Amino acid sequence: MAIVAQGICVSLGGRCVLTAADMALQPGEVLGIVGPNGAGKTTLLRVLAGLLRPDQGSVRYDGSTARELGRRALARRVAFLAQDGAATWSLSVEALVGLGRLPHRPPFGAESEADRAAVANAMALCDIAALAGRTLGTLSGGEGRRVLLARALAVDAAYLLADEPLAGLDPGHQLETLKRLRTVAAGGVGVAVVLHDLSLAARFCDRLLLIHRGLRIANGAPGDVLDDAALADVFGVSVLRGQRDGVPFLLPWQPIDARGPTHDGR
Ligand SMILES: Nc1ncnc2c1ncn2[C@@H]1O[C@H](COP(=O)(O)OP(=O)(O)OP(=O)(O)O)[C@@H](O)[C@H]1O
Repeated sequence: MAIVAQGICVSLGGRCVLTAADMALQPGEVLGIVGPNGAGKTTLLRVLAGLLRPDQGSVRYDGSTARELGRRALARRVAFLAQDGAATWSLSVEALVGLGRLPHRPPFGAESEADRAAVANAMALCDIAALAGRTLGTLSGGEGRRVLLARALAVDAAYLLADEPLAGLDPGHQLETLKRLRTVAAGGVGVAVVLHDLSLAARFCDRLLLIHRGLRIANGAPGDVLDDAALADVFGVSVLRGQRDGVPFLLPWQPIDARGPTHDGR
């Protein structure tokens, strides 16, 4: 059981943006996908979600290809939280979260008890019950992100692919969201999440996949992947490291450019 991608190559606009990428997402784990802007993280996630067909390579979902599964079965198995969810929809929050149940319902079929329970659970988990009657367009950016996460969770999929779910969230809601993803993984879901905050990625992910210029640079335990050399080479930063209650953390500190760290120490 896993999503397994092998030899994925993708060209966009005549440029190769992913080269021979291999990866696997196991049930019950939180896999962090990290890398600089433009590295190919979103492209990889879209391939895994079956939204973008790679030029080369294969993706298997618990052994089956997307074609063998069919679109509806794939949509039930893999939930996708996009980076840029539409914010102008005039549906109520509750109805919008209910869209996550569409792959479970026959065309024009009524909502089942299981649908209602999944929507209620997802709304409770994302702490948005109080927003149920509002529309997405009237919510703050951070509230909207929580609603779209709830829609993805309402799918009750075996795998959740989340592209920058922390974007626009304040620190409290960032931590809450990562704790939610850990709760979801503890229930057996395989969670792949694109993150820019390396400190949070190291703290909350079981494993990290580091991508740079469309290439997989490293894959393993956060402490092994985020070593000083990789952070300097890939992100061009030096970091401060510390520990709290035995848990290591890191803080990006200085950009490193050809001239070395800035001279005034800031
Ligand atoms: N439709 C497209 N046409 C041409 N190039 C594209 C297209 N979509 C993405 N790209 C390019 O592919 C590369 C990878 O993009 P991708 O969105 O996967 O990066 P990312 O790692 O998610 O970046 P970010 O952290 O900035 O969101 C980038 O150089 C981007 O400009």
